[in-house]
Amino acid sequence: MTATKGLEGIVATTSSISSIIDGYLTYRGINIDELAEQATFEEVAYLLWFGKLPTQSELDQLLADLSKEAAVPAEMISQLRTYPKDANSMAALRSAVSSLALYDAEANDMSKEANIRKAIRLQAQLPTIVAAFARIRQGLEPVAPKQGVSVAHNFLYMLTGQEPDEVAVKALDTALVLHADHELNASTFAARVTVATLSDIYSGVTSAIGALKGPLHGGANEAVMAMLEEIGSPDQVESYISGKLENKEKIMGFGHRVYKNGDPRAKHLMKMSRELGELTGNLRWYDMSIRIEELVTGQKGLKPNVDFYSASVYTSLEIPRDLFTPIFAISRLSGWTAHILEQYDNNRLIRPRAEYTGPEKAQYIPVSKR
Ligand SMILES: CC(=O)SCCNC(=O)CCNC(=O)[C@H](O)C(C)(C)COP(=O)(O)OP(=O)(O)OC[C@H]1O[C@@H](n2cnc3c(N)ncnc32)[C@H](O)[C@@H]1OP(=O)(O)O
Ligand SMILES: O=C([O-])CC(=O)C(=O)O
Repeated sequence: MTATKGLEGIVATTSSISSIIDGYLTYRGINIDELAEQATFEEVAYLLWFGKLPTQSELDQLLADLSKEAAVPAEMISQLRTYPKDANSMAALRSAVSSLALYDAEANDMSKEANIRKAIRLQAQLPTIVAAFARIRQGLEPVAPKQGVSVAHNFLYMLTGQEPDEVAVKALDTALVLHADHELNASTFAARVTVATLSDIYSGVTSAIGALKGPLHGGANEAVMAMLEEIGSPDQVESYISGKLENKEKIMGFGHRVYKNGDPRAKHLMKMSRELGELTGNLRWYDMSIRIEELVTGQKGLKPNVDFYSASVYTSLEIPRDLFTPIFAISRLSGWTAHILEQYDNNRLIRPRAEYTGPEKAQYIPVSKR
């Protein structure tokens, strides 16, 4: 038995949800470029869950269900008030989602119908939790979800307490479309491993949030913004990046296990970063990002991934840095739950082997003789 480090190149499951073939990403066979330009996040969530685009009435029903389910139990808000104000927002989200199961009467109902209802409920409630925690830690009261608006609209509304402008809603909606699913990435795999024991959907999503939090995965978007802030201005980019590369340090937001010729999502986020920068009259983050890309691609051949330009997009939308990864989770919840449903439909315990590298034939020595 020989291990493959990081399971690179290992095909661990079949899936009909999303594909990455020759650098092209599709959700249920539809190219991400088409979806980014034309679809709403709710259409994409429906597509991931049900395998087809919704009709107008199916979409209306989903929007109504998401509105109906968006409020979280009062116990959840009380619990969020007890979290330390400086808690990491992904740690807070991970704890909150785990706790949500305690207040869901269907939490342990493993029927397909109940699991679909829970996927929709979680999709509706995640933005409410992220926004409520963001406000509570600032000493503000949570804002109740608004009925009849999109996930992107509702999130910005609950975060600020004000009606968001249309440009911001559209930009966030497109970002949610771009992050919704990505084949067998680490957090989705974690979710599938968890539910393959026939554990419940909340356990799967809690595992996934934990995996997404790390800076080699979803946490990279916050690390990118931290880097941009540390660099400070476009004229400092060259010395900073050259220094990092000489020291063999990683540049966050670059590289990818599967894409070697570039992440097809990055160009959409780059365009959004420029447009939002122009609109807000602040192109500093975009200009710095472009210069970083020139240097990292020029010197290392590495291309930006989905996390790189999302950092400047979210900053232009005035979203605090430590909500970037929770926003990724809000979007990816649709993909995680689609994969969880697919896993349940054709389940087998996921249990690979390890190549043993420890000592052979060691003997037990009683504690008195050690
Ligand atoms: C939504 C997402 O999860 S997208 C990914 C988000 N993560 C990041 O942006 C973090 C920075 N990027 C990375 O750490 C990696 O590129 C990963 C984790 C995304 C992919 O990792 P792997 O496929 O395991 O590649 P690995 O880390 O082995 O890198 C291969 C080589 O490229 C180098 N490399 C990879 N990414 C980078 C980077 N961002 N900056 C500098 N060098 C890099 C490595 O140092 C390594 O060099 P070596 O062969 O000389 O040792
Ligand atoms: O697929 C991966 O390894 C990481 C990624 O880009 C994602 O999850 O969107």
